[in-house]
Amino acid sequence: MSTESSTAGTPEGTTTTWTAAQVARLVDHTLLKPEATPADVAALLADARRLGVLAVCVSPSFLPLAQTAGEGSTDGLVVATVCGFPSGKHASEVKAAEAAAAVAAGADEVDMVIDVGAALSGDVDAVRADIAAVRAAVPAPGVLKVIVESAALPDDVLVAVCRAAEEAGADFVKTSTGFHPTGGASVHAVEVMRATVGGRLGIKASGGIRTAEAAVALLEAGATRLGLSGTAAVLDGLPQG
Ligand SMILES: O=C[C@H](O)COP(=O)(O)O
Repeated sequence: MSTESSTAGTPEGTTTTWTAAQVARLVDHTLLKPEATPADVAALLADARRLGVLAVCVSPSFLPLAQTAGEGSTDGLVVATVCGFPSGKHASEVKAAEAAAAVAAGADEVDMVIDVGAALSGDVDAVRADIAAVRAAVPAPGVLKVIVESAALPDDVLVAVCRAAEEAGADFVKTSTGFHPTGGASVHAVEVMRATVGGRLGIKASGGIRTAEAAVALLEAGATRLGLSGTAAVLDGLPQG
């Protein structure tokens, strides 16, 4: 990734200069565990403001967040939620209805999960149509991110679903739900995604990112957004400022 905040790849050396504040502005601070409570959401929002992140990502049942955590609780924060999460096996019309409800309840961004099995069986048309159905429910300026569960996909399928996401009008492709047994984000997957749609779509790395080193590696590989449930630990490992 070419960015002012990194000097990696320069003739002078390979030192990265990402600061905690710079990385925070690329973070969706995330709480998607099934056992989350409204008190956990209130704590997430307080942490988000303290850490200076861009966005929070919560389960759709917590929307509208003003009802869950109080008026003003999202001031200065982008609100993201998920759709068809985490399996992606919901019917397209159910995903679209869920996304429309999320937007009506104040979501600025919707992270939908594709049907991984459809992708693996080569039915890219079904994947594209599924994404397009949700896109129609999340009109601009709403932001649609497409979770492809990259660890479950061979490279050729990952490329095909990234292309399908672009053709269906998505704003981002996103590596992982964080709930799939094959694992989360990898540098390799982000590199493949960048090579396929980078510069036109955003690339969100998420799932299993626990350290500053892992986060920086993914940013250097081309991620333009990070989904983190362990945000404080990641930011604590970076130079402050
Ligand atoms: O979409 C974001 C992920 O669910 C976050 O995954 P994580 O809990 O492994 O950081």
